[in-house]
Amino acid sequence: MLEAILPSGLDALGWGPDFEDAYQGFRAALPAGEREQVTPVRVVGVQRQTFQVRGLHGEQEARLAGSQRHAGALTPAIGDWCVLEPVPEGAGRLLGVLPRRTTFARALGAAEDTRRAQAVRQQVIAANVDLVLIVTAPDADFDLERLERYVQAVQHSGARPVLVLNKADLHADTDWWVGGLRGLGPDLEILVTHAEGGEGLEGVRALLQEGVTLALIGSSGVGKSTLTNALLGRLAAPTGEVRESDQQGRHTTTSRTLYLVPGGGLLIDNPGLRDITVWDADTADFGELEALAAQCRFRKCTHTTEPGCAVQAAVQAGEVSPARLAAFQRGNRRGRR
Ligand SMILES: Nc1nc2c(ncn2[C@@H]2O[C@H](COP(=O)(O)OP(=O)(O)OP(=O)(O)O)[C@@H](O)[C@H]2O)c(=O)[nH]1
Ligand SMILES: [Zn+2]
Repeated sequence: MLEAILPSGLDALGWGPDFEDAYQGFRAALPAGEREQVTPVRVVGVQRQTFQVRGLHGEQEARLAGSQRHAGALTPAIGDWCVLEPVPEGAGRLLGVLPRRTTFARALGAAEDTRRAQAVRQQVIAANVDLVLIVTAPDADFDLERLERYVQAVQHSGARPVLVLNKADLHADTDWWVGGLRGLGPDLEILVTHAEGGEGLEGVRALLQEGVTLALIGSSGVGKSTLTNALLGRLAAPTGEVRESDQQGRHTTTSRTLYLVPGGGLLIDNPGLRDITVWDADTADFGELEALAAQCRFRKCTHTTEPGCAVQAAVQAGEVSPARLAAFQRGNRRGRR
């Protein structure tokens, strides 16, 4: 029997009709015995070999099923929805990752040219983030160019960016800074907060409806931890820290955790997401444009005025938006640096 009604317990974790459809499709393809066992879970913590997952039956540990350990299988990231096969008195088995709504990824290894870009391996930092607070402060951190890159990167991920001017208490009048932020886009929501004093947080809470997943980005010292702690109602730094090696093999301490926010919504607090310098959305996911570029007449086509340019043809045909092409070209220029 399929459950016709979405269980509200999953809705609070960010479940929705898109995941339900994908899940039912996945389930239908399983052997009958397994089909009755599986349940959807969300990844709330990632360690080296194990995942902390949460579903209708609370939180538990899980591992990738053997069938998922081949190259090409998706590796679950924080925020992912997975199909779990429970194991009595042990870590559950993750049978698959449901298609992502949004993706924050960083490329592992630089692309030498666009042709090879398809081969660039990606590391997904967070999945299914709905809303990203881009936090800045009216002090030396304030840099509209950098904020614009954040906005573009967030939009590229599929999530909605919201600008937050924190430390509003530093100036009697913040109009000048808010005016600057307004220039970043007419549709961008702007919130003004004084996180340390607990002021302006109701604007953030209003965005955090049931099931909405939030993340915060912005440079060091703007007040992301203070905001996070205020939202989560805690004083200390995040728990659930794990030691792991970074790309250079050094040991680093990171915590990757998805929290339920009291009052509604979810919050991903992930050091990898916080720091834009380690991820570059422009190289993350231009699969369809890279495939087109491979069909251009000239190998070094810049997709501007060359004859036989498959990318421009797709733009003319309305299949690719000029904004997306512009983002693709920014990424290419950076890649060729
Ligand atoms: N004046 C003022 N200071 C604040 C406010 N919010 C945070 N701070 C202070 O700013 C400093 C940095 O705050 P954090 O919350 O650690 O900043 P962060 O963005 O998390 O920094 P990283 O952890 O390095 O990424 C701390 O000393 C906070 O007490 C605010 O609204 N007003
Ligand atoms: Zn071209």
